[in-house]
Amino acid sequence: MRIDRYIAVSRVVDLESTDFESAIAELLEVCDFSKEKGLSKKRLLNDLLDREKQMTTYLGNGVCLPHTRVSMKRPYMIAVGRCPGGLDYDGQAEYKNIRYVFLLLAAKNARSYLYSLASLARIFQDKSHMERLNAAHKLSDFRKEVKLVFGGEGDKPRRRHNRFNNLILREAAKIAKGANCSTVLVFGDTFGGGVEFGSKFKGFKTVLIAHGTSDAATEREEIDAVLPIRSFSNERFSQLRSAVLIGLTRGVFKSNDRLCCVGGLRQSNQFDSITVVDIEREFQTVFATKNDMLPASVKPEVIERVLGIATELAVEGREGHPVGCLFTLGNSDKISEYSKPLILNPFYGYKDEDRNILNPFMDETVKELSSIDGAFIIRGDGVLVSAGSLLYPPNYNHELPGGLGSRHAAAAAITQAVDCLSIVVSGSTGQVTLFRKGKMLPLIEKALVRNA
Ligand SMILES: Nc1ncnc2c1ncn2[C@@H]1O[C@H](COP(=O)(O)OP(=O)(O)OP(=O)(O)O)[C@@H](O)[C@H]1O
Repeated sequence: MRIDRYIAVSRVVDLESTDFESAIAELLEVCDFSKEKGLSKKRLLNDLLDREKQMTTYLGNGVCLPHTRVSMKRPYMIAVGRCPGGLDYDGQAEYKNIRYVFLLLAAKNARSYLYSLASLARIFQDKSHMERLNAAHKLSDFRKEVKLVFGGEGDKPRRRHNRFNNLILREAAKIAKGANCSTVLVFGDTFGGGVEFGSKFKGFKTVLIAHGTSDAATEREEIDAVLPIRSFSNERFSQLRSAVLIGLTRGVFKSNDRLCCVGGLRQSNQFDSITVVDIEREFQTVFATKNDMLPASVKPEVIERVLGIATELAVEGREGHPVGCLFTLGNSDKISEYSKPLILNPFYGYKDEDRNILNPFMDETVKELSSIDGAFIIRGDGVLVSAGSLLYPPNYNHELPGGLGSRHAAAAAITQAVDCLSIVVSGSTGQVTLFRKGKMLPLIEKALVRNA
């Protein structure tokens, strides 16, 4: 979804308000609802403040993203305010860190609402994008930068490649041809300002893996697909595995594809490696096709999201301590037959949209709940059904490597009993493992994570 199309320059302003409530009122003031019938700005303000009371919309990195649904004809409207001195709200310290308020209004029938929230959040999580916004002092420059960053211009390189990068790209094209690869996979995060490879990979499917890429990047001619992976372990092969898994679930790759992957350290501006991956050999057959990998009810973006949260939990832990957790994805009704609650369900009673794992504001809640015993049960469309559930699938006869205990055994067994996926973060090693049909696929290897 091209979110930048809904950002009008006239709605990008410098806020005069110093408190959150007045800041939102000021942003609503620049929104023109003259063509919308019966829309009351006062009611909208109250809706937005009610939501804020339930859960903060502060996303970190100085960005606040208040959002709500509105009865309006246009699908989205976005207003942006700068407030370099932060905002006061209810004495809460974190609001003092707010530098930008992005107000997102979505029509009641806008079906991609959660994706829009997620794509905005993805841009804000990328420090290089935030640096660009921070560097624009004059309002006119800031307006330009906002349009550029959200319009995908932020993904274009600001400096030309050096000779070594060009050499690697040329060699990658040769290797891809010689090794009969169908696809070239480029780690775009190697470059702070985006990556350019012109026509070097003509004749191959070209896929960009990038962390904070705007959806507009997909419209670049030389790129066939973008895998917007939100977080990685620092270990190269783990990154690659996660990327290939996501490409498979999205149908970007096929099981018989051979990939030529070009990578480098994140933000190093230097490519340094070329790896050829034979999907069938790297992934066991059970994981190698989209249909095998993906239970019918599970959306690829839900796996991506859970994988992102699992990776962050594995790498960062929680408040300095390692945490382990177990997520099941898909067929939640059937899974509920093999589970029982260990605690009162924390998601009970919330609207589906507010407890959907695709909603970026769910991240903190899920991470906070990861330290309790039991599993998260997630519907295929991303709705969090429960946390703290004990799984008791019928058959525990799995051959798992030594050291893996009851959490991993339950994760393996549930995927054999029910058409679902499970993802485990090991509390003791930090390994992230995906289970499907009783088989396991380590995505982030142990020890490497804890050293990262
Ligand atoms: N059947 C189950 N359903 C849900 N959660 C479970 C189940 N069995 C164990 N767990 C969770 O896993 C936690 C760790 O259990 P255990 O150490 O036996 O597993 P493990 O596979 O070795 O995992 P880790 O590598 O995280 O230690 C338990 O405290 C519990 O929260």
